[in-house]
Amino acid sequence: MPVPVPIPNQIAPFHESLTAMDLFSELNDRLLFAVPKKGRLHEVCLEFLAGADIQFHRKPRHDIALVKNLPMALVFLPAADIAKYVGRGGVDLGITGRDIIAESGYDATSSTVTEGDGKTGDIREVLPLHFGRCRLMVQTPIRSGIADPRDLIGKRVVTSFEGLAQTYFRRLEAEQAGVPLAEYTAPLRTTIEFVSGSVEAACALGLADGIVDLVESGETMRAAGLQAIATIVESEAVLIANQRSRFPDLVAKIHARIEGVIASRKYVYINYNVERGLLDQAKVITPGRLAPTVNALIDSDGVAVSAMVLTADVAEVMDQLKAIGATDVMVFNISNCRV
Ligand SMILES: Nc1ncnc2c1ncn2[C@@H]1O[C@H](COP(=O)(O)OP(=O)(O)OP(=O)(O)O)[C@@H](O)[C@H]1O
Ligand SMILES: O=P(O)(O)OC[C@H]1O[C@H](OP(=O)(O)OP(=O)(O)O)[C@H](O)[C@@H]1O
Repeated sequence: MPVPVPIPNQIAPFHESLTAMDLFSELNDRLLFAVPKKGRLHEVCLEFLAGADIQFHRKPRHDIALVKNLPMALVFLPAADIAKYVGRGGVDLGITGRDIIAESGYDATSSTVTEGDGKTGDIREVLPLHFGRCRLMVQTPIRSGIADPRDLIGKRVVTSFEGLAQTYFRRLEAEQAGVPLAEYTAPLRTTIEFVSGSVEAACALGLADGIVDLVESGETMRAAGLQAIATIVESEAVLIANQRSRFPDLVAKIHARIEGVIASRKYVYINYNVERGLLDQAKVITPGRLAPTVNALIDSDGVAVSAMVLTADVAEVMDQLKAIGATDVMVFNISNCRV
């Protein structure tokens, strides 16, 4: 069981002039939170940190930043390495893609904690973050006519996700041989080759018969004359924690704050005036999360109504309110909330 470490109310004064040695000793008593240092997930992660009031100053070329208002430090790492760092316990919390967690060999949905450097449950998925959505897919050139991943068995596949591609084709090969996967020991017949980026170029450049790579809009795939023929992982960015973190209270605090940021991005706050006789219709259009707030308007038969509305639905909701005769319809962003 991890020993709970109380969260101090007062953080030691923050010194921007810490030497590298001081910095390492400062880290001993702090939760470490890994954030992608660049790439697709970086910018939104910074928005989440700001929304959760995690204040830090990152000096140029420094990958570690002490947090000013909480006993934690941010470590800026390549997204592809974050699951490994959180899984091995040096880092308590991290944000990365589910694809990366799976490629690193972890099952973040399992609650089993293994001993030592085990890979089953060292990482716990704390919270899906609803961004960085994409799919890891098997793709082939449209002109090749290969539309079934089994037709790639024995051929060349290029990918940045070597582990997942090997596991996927091993399963296909075991199925084809009619042997249960657990008993299948034959060497892999499909050649899986690693490249670090621009994977879609591999077929056109004669390196591969098919690829395994991420697809979001599909534009990169189509531009390369490829088609998707199977999905290996459905991915999105997630908050992960090491199950043995020494700072369970602080993990819970950051979890709650980031949950608040997600809710604040998911909802907007709407406010409008409507005649009292139309209130029942208005309540159907803006039921709120629990119920709308209704206030009387002084010297008027009208009421002011406010409610949380799904950001994705707000334009439609405004149209409907206008159609029943609501006036002064205003929409406000929610900077943070706890729901
Ligand atoms: N097109 C995409 N749409 C949505 N999420 C994506 C997309 N591409 C990648 N991701 C997510 O972001 C993670 C990091 O990918 P990205 O390629 O940005 O990282 P990187 O290799 O660190 O950056 P870079 O490509 O700039 O070197 C992926 O593992 C995946 O979870
Ligand atoms: O379906 P789409 O919306 O086109 O997105 C998919 C592309 O995005 C990622 O690459 P990225 O742009 O990060 O560059 P990379 O090839 O260097 O990894 C991914 O590897 C695909 O190539």
